Amino acid sequence: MEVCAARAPGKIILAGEHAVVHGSAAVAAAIDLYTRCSLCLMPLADDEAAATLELDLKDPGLAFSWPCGRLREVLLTDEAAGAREARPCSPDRLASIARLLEEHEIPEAKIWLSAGLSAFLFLYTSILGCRPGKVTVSSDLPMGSGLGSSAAFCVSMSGVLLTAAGVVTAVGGISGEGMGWELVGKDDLELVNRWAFQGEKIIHGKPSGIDNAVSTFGSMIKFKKGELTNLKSSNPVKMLITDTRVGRNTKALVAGVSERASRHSDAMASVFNAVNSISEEVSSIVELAANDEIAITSKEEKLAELMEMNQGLLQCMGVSHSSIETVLRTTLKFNLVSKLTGAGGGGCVLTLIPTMLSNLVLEKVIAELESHSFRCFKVEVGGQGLQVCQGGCSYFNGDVV
Ligand SMILES: Nc1ncnc2c1ncn2[C@@H]1O[C@H](COP(=O)(O)OP(=O)(O)O)[C@@H](O)[C@H]1O
Ligand SMILES: C[C@@](O)(CCOP(=O)(O)O)CC(=O)O
Ligand SMILES: [Mg+2]
Repeated sequence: MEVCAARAPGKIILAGEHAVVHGSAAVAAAIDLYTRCSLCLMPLADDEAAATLELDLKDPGLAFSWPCGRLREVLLTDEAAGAREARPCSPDRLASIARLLEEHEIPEAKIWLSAGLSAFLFLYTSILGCRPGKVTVSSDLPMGSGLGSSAAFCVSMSGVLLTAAGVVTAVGGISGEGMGWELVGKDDLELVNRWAFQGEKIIHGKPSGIDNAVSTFGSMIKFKKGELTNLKSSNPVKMLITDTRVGRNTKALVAGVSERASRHSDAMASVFNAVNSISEEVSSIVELAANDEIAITSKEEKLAELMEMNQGLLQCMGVSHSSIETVLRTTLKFNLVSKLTGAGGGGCVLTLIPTMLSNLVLEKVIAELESHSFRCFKVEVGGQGLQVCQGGCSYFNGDVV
């Protein structure tokens, strides 16, 4: 029995969501909330008929199992066609995967999981073929809330599968972490990112690629048309995240913005252009601050103003929501600026926390937000991306410990 694991972080988008799908720049950063995937690869069984692929999703509390023979029969594939090159999922293959999912009873209330399950079956069978194994997934991230759970799912899944395939290797431990998590080299990260993007396409329809990129590479990045720039920041910005707990689906919101863009192409092109300028300004402020060329309070004032402008433009795109407006009004009472993060339509909101804000006031803000049944997270911004645990990781009851 061969065990390996991977973990990948969620993200916040400081500026540029949605517009980034249409070619504008955006700025995003990894956060210290992770999705973990472990894989226990079973030896090729003597009893062929008994061989299964199992998936245990801890967060929705659902487990799935497919006989390997059935996978081979429906997907018309056995061996993986080569993990070293990421391939898109063809419409025929997606239709075959949908047939495999129909054979499972997914509760109606959790039907939104189908997209994640399709991405899983595509990534597993493309990278490892129809080999028997057990994959377990657990996450700190709320699902469908704008913190990039879909990308963290695809990155950690691609990471663990490519590690098991022997294509990705760990390069060394992380100091101060006793869990056996190791970093991955740049070329291997590039490959994981390309596979994860193919998974995100199944979940999002038309992703920009920013979420999988920041989850893979970590840190704070500027992203434009697939090009990634690492932003060096000596004083990471402090953000409070509020989850409105209003569920929504990124694929539908992205499609809604595209439809508005096709109805009002000139007006929306100007909106996307304005967002591009905001993201460019946000990224240069972050970098100037890293070189100490700007006082911290001036940096925070500028960022706050740009966040406020970006929120206004997201309203123009039609992706705000009454719950988001409640967070904006609540934090404004404390002179704090907020904007939605991710696809909007509910989900999470970012509030910039100035360095000078006392803990007492911050606790009051949180208490007032939580009185609306929202949930607040204090997160570290700009940390590591994908990490893997290759052999030597302890495996207990489906969890890597
Ligand atoms: N831990 C997980 N277990 C199972 N599916 C997941 C997990 N994390 C994400 N997903 C998949 O990703 C979808 C949410 O993606 P999305 O709508 O893009 O929201 P976000 O990426 O902001 O969380 C879920 O509906 C599910 O299909
Ligand atoms: C709206 C978008 O810019 C970000 C979506 O992020 P999330 O899935 O809501 O975490 C879409 C994308 O860039 O692919
Ligand atoms: Mg997503």
